[in-house]
Parts: sequence; C-alpha cells; structure tokens
Amino acid sequence: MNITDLSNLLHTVWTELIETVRHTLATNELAQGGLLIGLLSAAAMSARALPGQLLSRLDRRFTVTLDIQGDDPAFPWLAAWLAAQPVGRHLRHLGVVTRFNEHMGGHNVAIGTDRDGDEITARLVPLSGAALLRFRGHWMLAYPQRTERQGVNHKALGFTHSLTFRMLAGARPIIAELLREAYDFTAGRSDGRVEIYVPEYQNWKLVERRAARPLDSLIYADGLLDNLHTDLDSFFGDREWYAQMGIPYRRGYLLHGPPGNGKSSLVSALAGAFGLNVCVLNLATPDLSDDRLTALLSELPRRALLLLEDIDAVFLGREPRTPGVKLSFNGLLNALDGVAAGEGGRVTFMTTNDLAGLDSALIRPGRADRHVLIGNGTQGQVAGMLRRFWPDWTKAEAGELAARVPEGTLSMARLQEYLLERRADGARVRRDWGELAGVTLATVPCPTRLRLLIG
Ligand SMILES: Nc1ncnc2c1ncn2[C@@H]1O[C@H](COP(=O)(O)OP(=O)(O)OP(=O)(O)O)[C@@H](O)[C@H]1O
Repeated sequence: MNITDLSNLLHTVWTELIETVRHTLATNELAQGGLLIGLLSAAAMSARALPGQLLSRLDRRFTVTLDIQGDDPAFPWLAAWLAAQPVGRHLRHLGVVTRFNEHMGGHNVAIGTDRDGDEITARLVPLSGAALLRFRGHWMLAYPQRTERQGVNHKALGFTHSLTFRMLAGARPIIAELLREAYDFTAGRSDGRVEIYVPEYQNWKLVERRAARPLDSLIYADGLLDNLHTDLDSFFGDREWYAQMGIPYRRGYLLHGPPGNGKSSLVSALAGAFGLNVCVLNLATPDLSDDRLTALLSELPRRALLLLEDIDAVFLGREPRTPGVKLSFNGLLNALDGVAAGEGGRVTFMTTNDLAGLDSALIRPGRADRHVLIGNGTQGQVAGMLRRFWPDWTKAEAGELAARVPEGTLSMARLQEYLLERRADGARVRRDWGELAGVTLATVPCPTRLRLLIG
C-alpha cells in the first residue's frame, strides 16, 4: 500500500466515523440522552458555585420528580414498561422477574413450556442506569436505582429498588397517562388466564395462574349457564345506574346443591369468560377472625371476584358448628357488607351443599341476590357429558343411555370419574352402563377443592 492509498483509507475511515456519530446522535435517543445527561451533569458541576438554596429553588420551580418505590404496585408496571421502550432496551443493568404477582401480568420473555403445557415467562426490568425518553411530547429522565440494605453489623439484607422520573414542570399532567400506559402494558393486559388467590393471613396470595376453563366444557341444566352469564353481563354494564341509584355496586350469587355438580367449576369458568380472577376463601380457614376477614374482604386484588366456599362449614344458623371458632356470625355479615365495591364492581359467589343450615340473614338479597340450585345431573346433562367424551355418538345413542339413569340421582363429578376410567373404550361404557345407572351415587369426595376449581 503506497502513501496515497493509506491517506485515502484514513480519510474514508474518519468520514465514516464522523457520519456514524452524527447519525447516532440524530436518531438514537440513548445517545441523545447520554449527551443530555452529560450536559446536565456538567451544568450541575459548574453550578456548584451557585448558592445551594437558589439551585434547589430553581429545581423545585421548574422540574417535577416522580418517585416509585420497589414495593409499590406501580413499580413493576413502570419498570417493565421502561425496559420495553426503545431507549430502555439500551439499559444495561437488568433484573429478571419470574414470580407472578397481582401487579404484573404479561411477559416480555417466553422461556418455554412446563410439563402441564403452561408457558414459563419472565419480565426484564431495569435496575440501574439512566434513560432519556420522550412521552406524549415531553422529555423525561428515568433513573432506576438499586440500593443495598444492611442490617446490624453490616449484614446484607438484599436490595431495595426504586424508579425516578424527572421532567419539566409543564409535563406534570402526563404523569397519570404514564401510569395508565404502564398499567395497560402489564397488569391491565388480559392473557385469558385466571389467577387464583387464597388468604395468607390478612393478604391474598397468588397460588395459581391457569388457562380459563371454557364455559362450554361444563354442562348444566337447560338455560342455567346463559341465565347467569346474562345476569353478570348486565351487572357489569350497569355501573352508571348503580351510581345514580346510590346502590353499592356489587352482586352476590348463592350456588347451592349436592357436591360435585360444578359449583366451583362454574365460578372459575365465569371468571375466565369475564376476564376476572378468583379469590377463594373457606370460612373454615384456621384462625379466621372478624378482623382478619374484614381486612381480607376489603383488600381484594384487582379484577377479582370473591368465592366463599362452603359457607355452611362454620355456622349452623347463627351458631358456630364447633367450639373455638374465632369468627362471629355478625362479624361475617359486617365483613360481607363492607366488601369494597370499587369502580369495577364487586361480585361474590357463595357455595353450599346445605342450604337448610344457613341463616336467612346471610343469604338475603344484597348479600346473595340470586340463589341458584345446581343439582345432580339431569338426563340431558348426562347425555351431554357422554357426547363430550364421544362426540361421534348420535344424540339418540347418548340419550338412550342417559334415559336409564334416574333423573337427578347422579353427580356430574361421579359421572366424569366413571367415564374418565373408560375413556379409551366407549364400547365398554355401553356394556357396563347398567352398573352406573343402577347405583345412585350422588356424592363423590372432592379431596383438593382448589384443584377441582381450576381443573
Ligand atoms: N356440570 C358439570 N359439567 C361438567 N363437569 C362437571 C360438572 N359438574 C362437575 N363437573 C366435574 O366434576 C368435578 C368437580 O366439580 P366441582 O368441584 O366444580 O363441583 P362442586 O359442585 O363445586 O363440588 P363441591 O360442592 O364438593 O365443591 C370437576 O372436575 C368438573 O370437571
């Protein structure tokens, strides 16, 4: 290579370098942010000479700071939102969140599927750094921060996280929009799953996040499902009317009938159909006191309906069934009346196998507006279940078998169990049918309620 070639090469490299820097500054928000942050830092350094009071007065007058602590529900919304912004993607210090909690739905990393076919997902959230971004026409500086907590003798207690947004004072009105957008981006997104919560002392703990059970996988007496669906639908559409009438915006349903006919499954499937989650509470929970129940019912997670299972389990009439019950009957009524009826409305389902054992005050309109009997299978339901297992059977074939089961004597759970055992052999079902039809088996033990609820 001669001297001219070398000089041409150097010229080309230099021109390309200059062009790249110019292009980066013109198009890349991170680079702009870096430049601006650099300028701001330099300004801050040189401003040291200014009296501190004057500086902070200027700061207070012209800027707005939004701080979100790591334990606030809004933190994961904003952190995940920030990480997903074009400029946020350049933040280099990230954390992974795999634990689902009520404040964070959705995901931005799909890892795979587990053995049950459920997706394993995670969210990436920024932990430190700084990003300059533009939102609704306003510039903001975002600083995620992570601080080590220390206990006695400098014992490390993990980290606390926070997120700070700084913007010019004129940008204040966009704060609400920022929160809304971050919420919609994360927790507000429905991915068709139902979250199941159970009490953990005075709080609700998320225990399962499952694909919603399709409503058409459940078979009820004619019209029952449509009726309930329509009722709920009109309740959710009637918010204004409730407000105008001054009536608390809540609706209660009492599902009663023998075990194993789909009371819990119905609640779970309806929750899925309306994009709701389910908080399951059994009044027989040990140590459930009036205060604890009140705290639980007034702090239901977002978009959750309340399922009070087996409300007959604790009181016979108004009296405790067993000694040592901490909950009082009046405490239960008060807690139910205090169920916070937020903007989205509050829906409570109670289930019982023993309607006669309930005090009328517990199930009066206002606490349980609709009483729905979910009885043992009708012949139509039995035929429907047979055709779900063997869709190629004709209505007449299934109907002929169903007609041999006395109406209302067989629980749907028992029927399901019987068919499950023989699912590989429809001919065997036809052969053995008399064995099932001849026995009146209305009760089937339900060992793990929660599994059945979400199954
Ligand atoms: N009507 C139905 N249609 C289809 N499957 C049903 C129906 N009823 C019950 N099952 C099946 O039976 C099982 C038990 O149902 P579920 O727990 O919902 O009944 P339950 O009435 O709530 O019983 P319990 O009163 O004991 O809680 C579920 O796995 C469900 O699939």
